[in-house]
Amino acid sequence: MRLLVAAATTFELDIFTSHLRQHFQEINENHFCKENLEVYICITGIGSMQTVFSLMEAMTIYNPHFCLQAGVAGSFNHETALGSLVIVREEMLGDLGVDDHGRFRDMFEIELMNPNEKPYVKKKLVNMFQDFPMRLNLPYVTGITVNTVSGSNNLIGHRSEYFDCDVETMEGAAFHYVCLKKKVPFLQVRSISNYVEPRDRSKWQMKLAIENLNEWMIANLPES
Ligand SMILES: O=C(O)c1cccc(C(=O)CC[C@H]2O[C@@H](n3cnc4c(=O)[nH]cnc43)[C@H](O)[C@@H]2O)c1
Repeated sequence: MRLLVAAATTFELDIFTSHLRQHFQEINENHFCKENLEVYICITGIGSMQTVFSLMEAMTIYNPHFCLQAGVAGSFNHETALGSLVIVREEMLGDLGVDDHGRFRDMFEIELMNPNEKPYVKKKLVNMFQDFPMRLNLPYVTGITVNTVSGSNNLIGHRSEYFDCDVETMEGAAFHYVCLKKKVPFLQVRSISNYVEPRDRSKWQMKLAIENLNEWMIANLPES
């Protein structure tokens, strides 16, 4: 199996990459091999634009059977523990729209996009693949992807209500879009590093989130 692992930053995959270096044959710094399993690391950069470009390039070179996006995320729900992991099953673009006299309206609401035009289903980019090579032992959530992280109570309340979403990232929808368009099975796994709240980095649990994410990835690597 050819597995493509995408993350926004190298930092998010450090432990996993060290594991590959120790236990796999290193073909080059982004390509590891063990028996019938080939793992390719794709560091996309932060944000949708860079994610689409990097993924398209990596997919063209490696032609993966399966893509995993791994990273950290903010949670709207304060009952979700920091450092816990989720599978983002559905994605929406959280800031693609118009500001209509102070009211955000997305492209579907103003009828510039069709909510069911492939790969969208009822406005969402939904992961509907069934045969995953990894155990899906995590809760499923709905994500929004933004260019500007939500950082004021008004915007947080508005986005959470408008999209009825659980988590926020800066790349998830781009990943879903590319994989759906290319018809490559995929999974987006996120570890909650922070709550979506007015910015206060001292409350973040980035180290814990990354450790838990990498531990899960190592434990759930496909056999072949
Ligand atoms: O310094 C900040 O205010 C700040 C805000 C959000 C994210 C960062 C990062 O350094 C990580 C960027 C990375 O993490 C994902 N992420 C994590 N939490 C959130 C969030 O609350 N909203 C959106 N994205 C988040 C994101 O996918 C980026 O790849 C710093």
